[in-house]
Amino acid sequence: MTELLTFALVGLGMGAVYAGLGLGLVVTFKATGVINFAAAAMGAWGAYTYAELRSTGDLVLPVVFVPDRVHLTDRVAAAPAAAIATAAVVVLGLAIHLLVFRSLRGAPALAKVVASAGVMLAIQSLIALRFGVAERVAAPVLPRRSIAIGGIAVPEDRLWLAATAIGISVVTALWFRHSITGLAMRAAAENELFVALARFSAHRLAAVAWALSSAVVGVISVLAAPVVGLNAADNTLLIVPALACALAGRLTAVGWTVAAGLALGAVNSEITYLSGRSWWPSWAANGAGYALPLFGIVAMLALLGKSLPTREKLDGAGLPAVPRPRFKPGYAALMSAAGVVLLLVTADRIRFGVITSMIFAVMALSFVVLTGLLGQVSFAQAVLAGAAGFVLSRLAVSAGLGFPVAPLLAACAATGLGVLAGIPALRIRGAQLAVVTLAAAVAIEQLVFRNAGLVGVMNLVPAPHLLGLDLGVRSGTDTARLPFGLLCLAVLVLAAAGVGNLTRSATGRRFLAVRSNERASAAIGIDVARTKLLGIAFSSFLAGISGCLLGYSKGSLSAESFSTLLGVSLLLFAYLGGITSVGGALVAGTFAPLGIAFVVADGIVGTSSNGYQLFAAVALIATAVFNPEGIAGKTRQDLAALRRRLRAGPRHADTADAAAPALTPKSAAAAETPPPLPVRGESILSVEHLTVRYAGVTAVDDVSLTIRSGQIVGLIGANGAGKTSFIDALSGFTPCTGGIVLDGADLDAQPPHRRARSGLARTWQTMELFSDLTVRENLLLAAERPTPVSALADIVHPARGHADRTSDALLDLLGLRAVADAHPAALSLGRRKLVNVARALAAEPRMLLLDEPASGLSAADTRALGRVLRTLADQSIGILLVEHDIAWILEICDVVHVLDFGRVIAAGPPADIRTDTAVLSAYLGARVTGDSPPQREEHLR
Ligand SMILES: Nc1ncnc2c1ncn2[C@@H]1O[C@H](COP(=O)(O)OP(=O)(O)OP(=O)(O)O)[C@@H](O)[C@H]1O
Repeated sequence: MTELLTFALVGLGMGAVYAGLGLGLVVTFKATGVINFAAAAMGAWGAYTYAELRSTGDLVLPVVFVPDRVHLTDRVAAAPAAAIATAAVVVLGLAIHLLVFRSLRGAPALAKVVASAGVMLAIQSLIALRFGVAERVAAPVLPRRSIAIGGIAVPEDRLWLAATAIGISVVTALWFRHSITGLAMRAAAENELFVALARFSAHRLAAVAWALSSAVVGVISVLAAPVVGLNAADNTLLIVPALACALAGRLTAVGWTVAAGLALGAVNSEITYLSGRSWWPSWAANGAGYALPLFGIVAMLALLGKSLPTREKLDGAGLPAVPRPRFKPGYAALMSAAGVVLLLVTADRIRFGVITSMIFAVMALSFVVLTGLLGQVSFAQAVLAGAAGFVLSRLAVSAGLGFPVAPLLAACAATGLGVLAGIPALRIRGAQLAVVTLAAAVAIEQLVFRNAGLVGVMNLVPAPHLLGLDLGVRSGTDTARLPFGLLCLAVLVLAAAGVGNLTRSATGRRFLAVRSNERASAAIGIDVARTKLLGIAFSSFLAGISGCLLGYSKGSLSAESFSTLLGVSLLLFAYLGGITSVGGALVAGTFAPLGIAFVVADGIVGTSSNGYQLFAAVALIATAVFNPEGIAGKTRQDLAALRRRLRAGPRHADTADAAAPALTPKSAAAAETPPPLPVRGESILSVEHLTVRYAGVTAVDDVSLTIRSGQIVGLIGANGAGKTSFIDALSGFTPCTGGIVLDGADLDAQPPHRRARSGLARTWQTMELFSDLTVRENLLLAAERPTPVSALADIVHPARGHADRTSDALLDLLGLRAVADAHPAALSLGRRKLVNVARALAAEPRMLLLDEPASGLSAADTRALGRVLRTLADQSIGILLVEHDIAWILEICDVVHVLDFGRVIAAGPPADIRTDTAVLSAYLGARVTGDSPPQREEHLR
């Protein structure tokens, strides 16, 4: 018991570090919305600066070429050294704000995550360059005597550290709550405009937040340097437990963050103690402490996360557009031939660089699928590659399996692992997903890859042989044999062709739809969870394949082959190259660690891997700030601009809207030609006692109605009456009580995508079109019904079919043919409304729920839309129409329901509604219009 208590108290030292770093994260996030992945690296810079001041009296500067250190005095005492080191961290934090995040204020989440991870790698490389890679010890700052507490001897510095963390948290919490700047900072994170109106400069507030968080991080890192030790990579990865603590405080609560930090430190220390016991499982002897933050983070985020984002949280990943050019066999043959020539004309180190680039290009393709197409951020792809590598070694050495069975099985194992790990991550999005995958990478690296009991010490990967042919990478003095190079090239060509096909296919469109808007995807019948898992499976397979090739290229594997920081840098390189395109993956491979660009740079200027990583990290930050489409994207844009100039005939999608005819009576009339014989009058949708409650508000109150085939049913009511909530409840986007039956089937327990597939289609008041896809593709998505088999076939050959015909017919019906290839953003509001309707129709629904489809349409277009809706209803579907244009509703609907504060106050044919006194007084009551009853009746005509 005494020992348990001793270890818990000793653990408070590390706990204070987690708490202090977590606090720094909270302060930056609260004020700027940035998750600062570089916080621990910044702290490490402070700790190294302190150690150097104490040992040599030199102040090391974070610059590379100019004088890199200033000699202050021969011996700097503890207090001034700690103060100077903390100030250095503050300066670093301000520089990061000014140079990076100030420009990224309005940028999408992914750009901020990537930039923040780039800063983390840049500082880590800078530390290695400036201070060396050897582990160091820092001279003590705090007293290190042991003091006795209730008979337990505890090092005094641990208690001081815990007290410092608690003290800082109290001051910070008070400052946020009571100071004007603190209040303004919290407000700025939510709405910069209001804060600007209150005459606060958002920039200055952000700068204060960065200075404050850097000071917190600096103080705790410097004070704890002798306890933590100095190792650039390990110190940088302290960000993971710090993130776990910050998430325990939901990135905003100072007190919870510090409490979680101290608790985590104590528990980790207990684990260290207990893992020495005989009963502790040997496989968990190392790294169990690293798994703890991961479990905490995943559990917390999965519990708090939602399977679909809410109405208010609709920001997409903000990724650049995905180019989806036609497959050009000539271009593919040329690129493959260039690869062969490159392998033929190079040898040894240079050829090995080319081969490494090819392997990392396959890895970058896995990012193109996962992040570029699907919008999911992951720092754990290197871990999947590693898993495949280690499995390959086992399969080849222990099971004696050969090529290509062993690598294919190993890649399948990585796929299984990726999908398994992806399941809890389904409810986690954006920057939080980056946090989880980083934590997972650290946990798996420590718990599995560094665990000799699990993966062995020497993981040999024997050379691949096929039909008696040696495809191995080396033989004798030849360290980069041509056959292995050709093997890697063949794999890269197949992978690139597969990913290229995917981008053009129905499956690729689904990925893009999920990336663009998960709610709208579910509303057209896309199973968002399954689509994400499919994308995770594809990308994990590619990561696994690249891991196997890496294994073959190295001959034996260790944990260092697939470190977490390598995983981070691979995502950054993929982003740098261009994360949304196959071309980007090739560029990423070219610049990847130990790839051809590195080998060439090394040959010319003799760069170190840390110097190269620093250079790459800086290039990446510049990419995130200035050119989010990456090198490939920028090159593509420049080439396209050049081609346009040469042809001298600029044609932009945004001109399409102006050129397009409006929804003319003619096009609507065309749709009126012979409707198929309807089965009229049977009930399609039956709603019983439907009630929707939000916290404190009953938005829909005990509503029952029936909609029959051939009927257009109107739903009207003042703003906030509950109309959208009613549609949200019917389509499964908001929880409700009551019964919903569609075509005799109970929908109550069905998720949104199943309701859509059962024949319930909806439009959105806010439209929620897929901005990354063209108008035609928006429609195609809703019309397509892919299966797992067709998803696999899409990799080989993207098919066309029934969906194209349905979409074309709808484009004609709604007069959208001229804008079919434009993106929604290039269209007028009215036309986007029509696309919204067309997309709902593309699913060939039995029941159509339309939320304000006519707002933004001209009077003529509104009338024409009415005729289209009548035609559709006549084809035996049911339509529920929510609109504020009452005259129009009364003109085209068969039955109208009127909502007031969530309750139906009148229902019946338009003629009855026009004269209903309850409607007249509640809907157009004197309190609103001041009209006399006859005048109010006039409003309804
Ligand atoms: N997610 C939510 N959380 C809490 N209250 C909500 C939420 N969504 C809607 N409400 C409230 O429920 C009520 C009904 O809102 P709803 O948007 O359904 O009305 P509406 O009739 O569609 O309004 P409008 O015509 O302006 O679109 C309003 O009081 C609204 O503030």
